[in-house]
Amino acid sequence: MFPNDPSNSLHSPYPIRFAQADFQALKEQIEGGNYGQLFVLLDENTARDCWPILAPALAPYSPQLLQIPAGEDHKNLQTCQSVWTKLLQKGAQRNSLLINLGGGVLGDMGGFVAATFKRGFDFIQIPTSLLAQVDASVGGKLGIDFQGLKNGIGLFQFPKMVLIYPPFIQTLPPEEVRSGWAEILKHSLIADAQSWPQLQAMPPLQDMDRWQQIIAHSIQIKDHIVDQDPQEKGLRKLLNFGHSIGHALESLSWNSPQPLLHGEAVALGLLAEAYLSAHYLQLPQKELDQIEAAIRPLYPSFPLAQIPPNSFFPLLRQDKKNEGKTHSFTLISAIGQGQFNQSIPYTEEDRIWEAVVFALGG
Ligand SMILES: NC(=O)c1ccc[n+]([C@@H]2O[C@H](COP(=O)([O-])OP(=O)(O)OC[C@H]3O[C@@H](n4cnc5c(N)ncnc54)[C@H](O)[C@@H]3O)[C@@H](O)[C@H]2O)c1
Ligand SMILES: O=C(O)C(=O)C[C@@H](O)[C@H](O)[C@H](O)COP(=O)(O)O
Ligand SMILES: [Zn+2]
Repeated sequence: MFPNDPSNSLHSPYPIRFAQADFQALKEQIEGGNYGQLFVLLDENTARDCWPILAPALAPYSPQLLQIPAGEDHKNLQTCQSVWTKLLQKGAQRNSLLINLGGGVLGDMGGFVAATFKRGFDFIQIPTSLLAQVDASVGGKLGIDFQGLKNGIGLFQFPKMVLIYPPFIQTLPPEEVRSGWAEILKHSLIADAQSWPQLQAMPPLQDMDRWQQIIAHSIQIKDHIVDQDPQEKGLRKLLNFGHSIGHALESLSWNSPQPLLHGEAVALGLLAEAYLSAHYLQLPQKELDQIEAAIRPLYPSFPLAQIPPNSFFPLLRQDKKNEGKTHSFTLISAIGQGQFNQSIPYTEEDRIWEAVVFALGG
């Protein structure tokens, strides 16, 4: 059974808590921090759907709102510059606090902005998308996209707190729920075979108890891995399953009329890298079939014709896990058993291409 609150069983050096409707835990954190100015970063969607829920709790602290445009195409230096400029104009100092109220784009970028402004001031993640609740807000990876490379510039820095209010996900568009689900599947595939049979269908959004259990469990898997390797020297690379190929597909899709959401690209990456797992690590065919059955009906594909190999491979070679002239993948030898540092030399790129064709159903 999934526990309802991850707090007791987590290892992170900062609190990861579920919020009650009064956001009392947040108020206590703010009051304990002796902060100067309080800033809240939001986008047009979280300003509309989430801020009205949080605002009453923060009213006594007179927060200043900083709004940025929503979406991955704004996860860049230009948006950071606009936030740094506003922080300067509004007199932000080292003892300021930034609350990131949004999905993974906003949290990765807001954390990066806070961690670098005047060499860094405190930030709190309040993740509002499913993807950010189960994955992006946890573990301290911060950054922005750069020159077409996903998260090309960034750093590791933990927030002061992660506060999760699961009902926020009720206003998410269905494709964003599905996007977050891909990272939940990933957590099970790399480290937790037990939960896999329970993840064959997404619960309805009305069933918040069930969602809270799933979110808590998924966070526990990630937290346990990050705790052992916060800077991704080894074990943390497990969390990148599906991302070598997923990130390359995601970046290439930005030039198309239908860009892939991060989780959609990861879902295709999971398929492709499961295919490679069958070839290189003997992932049983039966398990590959199960992975396909869980992913294909749920996620859109992407036209293979828009993934020219001469654009795809240069991007794949930029993957942060690579060393020397080999691709370094995270693969799985069985459902629940991730294996990192799986080298595939450039000379075997034909096999990788086969995996891409398999994932895109070509
Ligand atoms: N740091 C990490 O460890 C990590 C992990 C996974 C993903 N990521 C990054 O996270 C990003 C994807 O995050 P995402 O899927 O949350 O995307 P996102 O931040 O773009 O949010 C998805 C969309 O939903 C909207 N939204 C968010 N919460 C809402 C709510 N409660 N109600 C209505 N609308 C809401 C947002 O405005 C946005 O339009 C990618 O850039 C990815 O690289 C980071
Ligand atoms: O936390 C991690 O570590 C992850 O790899 C989680 C991923 O889901 C996430 O997309 C992360 O941002 C990818 O990081 P990157 O280093 O490959 O850019
Ligand atoms: Zn991801």
